[in-house]
Amino acid sequence: MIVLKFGGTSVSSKSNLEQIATILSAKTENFIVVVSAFSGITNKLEQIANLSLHGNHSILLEEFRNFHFEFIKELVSEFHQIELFVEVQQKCNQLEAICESVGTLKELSDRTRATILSFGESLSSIIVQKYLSVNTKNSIKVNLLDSKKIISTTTNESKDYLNAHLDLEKTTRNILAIVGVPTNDIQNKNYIAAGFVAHNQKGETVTLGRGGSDFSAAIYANTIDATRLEIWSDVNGMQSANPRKVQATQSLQKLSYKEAFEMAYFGAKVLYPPSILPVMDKNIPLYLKNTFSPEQEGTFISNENKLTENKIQGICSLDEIAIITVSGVGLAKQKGSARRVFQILEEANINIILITQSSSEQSIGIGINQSELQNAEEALNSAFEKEIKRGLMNEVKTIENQCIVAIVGDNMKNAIGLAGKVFGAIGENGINVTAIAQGASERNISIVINKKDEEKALNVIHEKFFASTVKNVHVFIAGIGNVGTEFINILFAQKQKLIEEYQINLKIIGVANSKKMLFNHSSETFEKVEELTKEDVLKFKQKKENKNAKTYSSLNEYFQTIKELNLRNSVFIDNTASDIVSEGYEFLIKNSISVVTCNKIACSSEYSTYLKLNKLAKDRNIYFKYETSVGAALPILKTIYDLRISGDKINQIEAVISGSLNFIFNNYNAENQFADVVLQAKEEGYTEPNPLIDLSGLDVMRKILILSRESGLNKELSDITFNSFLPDECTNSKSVEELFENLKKNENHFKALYQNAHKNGNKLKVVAKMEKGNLSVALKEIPSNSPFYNLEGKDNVVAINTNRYVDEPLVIKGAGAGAAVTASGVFADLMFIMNN
Ligand SMILES: Nc1ncnc2c1ncn2[C@@H]1O[C@H](COP(=O)(O)OP(=O)(O)O)[C@@H](O)[C@H]1O
Ligand SMILES: N[C@@H](CC(=O)OP(=O)(O)O)C(=O)O
Repeated sequence: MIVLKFGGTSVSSKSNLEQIATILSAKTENFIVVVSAFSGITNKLEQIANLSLHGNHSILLEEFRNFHFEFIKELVSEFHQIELFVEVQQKCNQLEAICESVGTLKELSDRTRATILSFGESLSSIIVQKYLSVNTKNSIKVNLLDSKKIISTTTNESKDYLNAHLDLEKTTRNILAIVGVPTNDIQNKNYIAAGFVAHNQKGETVTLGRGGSDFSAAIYANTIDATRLEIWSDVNGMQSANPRKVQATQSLQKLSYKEAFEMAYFGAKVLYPPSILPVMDKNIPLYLKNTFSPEQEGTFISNENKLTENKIQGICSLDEIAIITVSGVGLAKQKGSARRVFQILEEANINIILITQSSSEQSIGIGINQSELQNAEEALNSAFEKEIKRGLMNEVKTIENQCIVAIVGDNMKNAIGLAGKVFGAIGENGINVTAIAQGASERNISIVINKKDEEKALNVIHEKFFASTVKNVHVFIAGIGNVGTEFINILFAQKQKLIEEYQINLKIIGVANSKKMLFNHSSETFEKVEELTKEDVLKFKQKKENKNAKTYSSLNEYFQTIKELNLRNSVFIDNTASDIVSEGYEFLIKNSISVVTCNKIACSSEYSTYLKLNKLAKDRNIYFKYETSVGAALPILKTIYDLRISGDKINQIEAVISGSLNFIFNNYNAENQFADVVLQAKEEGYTEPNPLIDLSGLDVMRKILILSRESGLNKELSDITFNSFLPDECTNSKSVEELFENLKKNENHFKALYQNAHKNGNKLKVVAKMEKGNLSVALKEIPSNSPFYNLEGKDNVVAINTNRYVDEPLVIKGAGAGAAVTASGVFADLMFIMNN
């Protein structure tokens, strides 16, 4: 004989019941089918009970009655409806009478509550029994077992009505008296039973705890020595994590009883934890199956362990947790104090979920349900009153709004580095750990964190351990000008390939320009934010109407929103040249959001800022990447890093590192106008938005400063020797328009510069130099024998002399400006972060 249990989600519509009838009719063994109340009904009964205290239950009770009436009408013909209507009406009358007396007495005991809750299963079992026997497709005769009378519990204390303790011996006698010793010979000896409900020694109605129908089914399976227990719900068995909280979970094909217990205990709602013991006791195979996809394998649970190679089977979580800490020297000195703590909590009927204790025993951290916090606190403080007064113990400390994330797997034992990987993953995402506990079995590592980080933690850990899981990366962009648009083009062009080949899904979550920010959110509160499409971003760039495009009062609003969204693997991309944007890096990095930038300002401001940002990122195990701040996508900073990390020393750098100035001086021939060439460079995206930044030498100075800092020097902009090649009038231009006017006015100055160089057979280049610890930038005449002479177009060249590269420098050369190459470098930095 086998036992099957169908949960609330499985029994709640006609098509679902048809599906159940098909599943049952395919069974070749006799069975007991256990059913839960229809979906949501037990919650409704909880509400009815609460409202009855104030006499306000009538509307919900009416809804309860109507729901069952309507469902019956849908399920069976008029002929069979009458009988069921009478049942429902009678039960509703009883329920009403109970509620009325609760209202009159203004007292709602657990005893009464248990009786109220039991009505859901009482009705569903009768209705499903009828449906199974009269439906025309797969008519199945099932005899009703009265679980309230059959399942006995030892409940005798008032507190046990809602979570009664099983009396297995008595229950076995009760069931065998009805079912007899089961054999497969007796055809059509099939049964249906209500889950969740039972009776106590006084014959009163009790329940087996929320989710307790699974337990009822396991009890039936144990008592009749079932050949298997099948628990049917709306998922393909136990998943690697809660599918409502984690994306792309995987079905776990096999679990040991112990693993299944740990997962259930730590929140995998698909299985009620006490259900494991009755089947484990008799080694009855347990299957978790999906009513809506019966062909799927689901999960097989047995006593074998190490069923898979996976070190981790799943990741679960329990929310609404509080941590209570008992501490003081008395705890270490006095024998049995720890035991006393647990005893006090037990006497206060508080369920301890997790314990952490330091080896000194001076403090014990206990995880409990938040709803029990006040009771626990009062019980401990009053029990230890004397010790607290004498200074032997401290008042208990509490931390609310926590959750427990548990990583479960039999094979975790001896798996080196596993805990490190878990803590690395959550640490990189800025999730603070309140407490840690590891069971002696090493089947479980439990981490207590703030409840607000629950989903983030579950997802990052899941992505870390389940290789085929696509890792979501949440990208926030500032700037959608030339570089920004190219970046978006690259990202969307590569998106699918990255998902398929690298299991990385780059999602643009936010974009901001100098006035507005855009997130794809459906509610005002930003509670649910979806990724932005390419179309969304491009429309935003074109300033087209979008209700979600919000004018911000300051860019801090954008940064704050990024922080509050609290998404895992968040990366901020700065594609601007704005100081306002770079001022936000510190805030972002402090909140564990990696930053990728082509903006030079932060790294070329005070040395202390440069150092601080790098250190903050390092301390948080996240990234601050700015390769494109010098030479666009050329691997210059990376090369300097590689040289230094391998023990080399950078002695000298000579570089032409302004793609824009190189373009300008390569294209200016004194026959054309200097101002026109600058304009062309601007239009082709080689200059900064304000070309004065390039022409004034500031851009080159910033770059050589960054190179010097990366080489290990502690320099400031003011340390750089620079002879401007611009007339003062141009340097003092107040706007881009004025600059162009002044460039035109001073054409003769530029002509003279060019002609002098040309006369000597030289070319003009702005050269930056780091030599003997000094930095300089100057417009130089470059003779034809110099390696810099043939530097074409907007190319950059950087020549590095080191202890190893003495006679001939290491030379890096290539396009050093332009939106496309810069955006590709920014993208490469983003990928570097993802791959690390
Ligand atoms: N690790 C997990 N694996 C599968 N389901 C889970 C897990 N964690 C939480 N769940 C939730 O458990 C639900 C099934 O349990 P439940 O709602 O009690 O079903 P039923 O009403 O059929 O008993 C699933 O819909 C799923 O959202
Ligand atoms: N109806 C009860 C018992 C139960 O187990 O339900 P379900 O199988 O739908 O989780 C509850 O909601 O707690």
